[in-house]
Amino acid sequence: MDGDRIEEATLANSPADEISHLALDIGGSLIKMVYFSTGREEEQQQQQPIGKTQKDGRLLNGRISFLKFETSKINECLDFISSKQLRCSRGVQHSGFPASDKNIIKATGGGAFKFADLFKEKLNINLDKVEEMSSLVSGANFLLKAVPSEAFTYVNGQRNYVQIDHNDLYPYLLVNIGSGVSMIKVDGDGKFERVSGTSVGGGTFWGLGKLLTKCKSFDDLLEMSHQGNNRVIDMLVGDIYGGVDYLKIGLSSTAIASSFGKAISENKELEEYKPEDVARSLLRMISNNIGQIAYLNALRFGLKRIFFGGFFIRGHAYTMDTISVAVDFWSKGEAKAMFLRHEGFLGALGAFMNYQLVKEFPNSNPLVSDLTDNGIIDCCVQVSS
Ligand SMILES: Nc1ncnc2c1ncn2[C@@H]1O[C@H](COP(=O)(O)OP(=O)(O)O)[C@@H](O)[C@H]1O
Ligand SMILES: CC(C)(COP(=O)(O)O)[C@@H](O)C(=O)NCCC(=O)O
Repeated sequence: MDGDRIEEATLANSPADEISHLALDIGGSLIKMVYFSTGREEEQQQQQPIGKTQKDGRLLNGRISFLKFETSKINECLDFISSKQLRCSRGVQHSGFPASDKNIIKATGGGAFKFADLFKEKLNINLDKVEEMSSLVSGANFLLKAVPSEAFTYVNGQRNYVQIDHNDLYPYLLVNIGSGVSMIKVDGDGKFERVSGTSVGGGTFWGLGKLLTKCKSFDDLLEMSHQGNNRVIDMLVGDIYGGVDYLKIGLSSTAIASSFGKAISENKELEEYKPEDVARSLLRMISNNIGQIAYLNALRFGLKRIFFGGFFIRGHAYTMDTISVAVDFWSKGEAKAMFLRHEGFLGALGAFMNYQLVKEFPNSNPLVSDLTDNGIIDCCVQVSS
C-alpha cells in the first residue's frame, strides 16, 4: 500500500502538476481519491484546446489521477492533500477555476460524514458530501458512456471487451463489492434504486481471511487464494454422492455442496490446512454468494446485464471467473456478468463528476491499463470563463 502511494505521489508531484479539483470516496476499507491537474501555463498554451473559447466556457487539458489509501491510515491521505495545498491554491488562479472551490472537496462514502471534522480541523477543508449510491451510479454511467472498452466479460480465462451502445445501456444492475455489497438498479442518468445488498462482501473476505490465514495484506491473501485448492476444504457433491453427479437437480460431482463442509467430516484443526486452500475456499464462497444474490436481483427486475464494481474484485482472474460462473449457472446463460476497468473508483469518480467539469477524454482509447491500483488518464475539461 505504501509502495502504491509513494509511486503515485512521485508522479503527481511532478513540477508540471497543478491540482485544482479533488474528490474522495472514503469507504469502510479504502479511501479512493480522484484529482484533476493541469500542466504549467506555458505547457497549456502549447496544447490545442486551451484558450479555445466555447459558448459556455473554455477547454482545458489535463489529467485525472487515481489514488487509494487505507481508511485506517487516513493520516496518509491528509498528509498527501496537505502537501498539495500550496500547489492547489496557485493552480486555482492559474487554471481559471473559481477560488471558492479552494477549501471544498467533494466527498462521498461513509467517511465523508465520519471524518468531516477531521478534515476541517487538520486541513481547514470542508467536505461537500455527495450521496454514495448516486456517486456510484454517475461514476459507472460516465465510464460506460465515455470510456471505450471500459466493460468486459470474463469467460474461460478470457476477457472480452463489450462495446456499449449508449442508447441501449439501461436498465442494468450495478453491484458494488466494497466492504459490504450494494445492488443498484440503474434506469438512466440519476435514475436508480438500491434494490438489495449483503454484508457478506470484500470486508468479510479480507477480515475472515486475515484471521484464518494470518496473512498481512489483501494482496497476499489474493495471491494465496491463487495458489490454493478449494476442494481440500469444500464438501463437493461427489463427496456426498460417492463420486457421481446429481444430474436430476443439475449438479455435477465437482460442484460445491457445502463451502468449508469438509472441515467437519475430516475433524482437522485449522493449522492442518494450508492457508492457500483456506483462502481459495473463502474467495470462492464469497464470490459465489455475491454472484447468486446479484443474479436473483437481476431476475427480480428482468435485468440481463450485471456490472460488478468495487475494490474487492481487483481485476483478479479467479474472483471474476467465480462470479461469472455463478451468474451463468444460476441464470442458465441468460444473464451476463460484466466487469469494469475502473472497478474501484466508481464512487470517487462520481463525486468528481459532481464538479461538472469533465467534458471529454480526447483520445479514442485513453486507458492504457486497468485501474485496479493507481493511475493517470488524460482528459479535457470545460471551465467557466
Ligand atoms: N489494498 C487493499 N487493502 C484493503 N482492502 C483491499 C485492498 N485491495 C482490495 N481490497 C478489497 O476491497 C474492499 C474494499 O473495496 P472498496 O470498493 O474500496 O470499498 P469501501 O468503499 O468499503 O472501502 C476490501 O474490503 C477488500 O476486500
Ligand atoms: C453500508 C454500505 C453502503 C457502505 O459502503 P462500502 O463502504 O461498503 O462501499 C455497504 O457496506 C453496504 O451496502 N452494505 C450491505 C448492507 C446490507 O444491505 O445488508
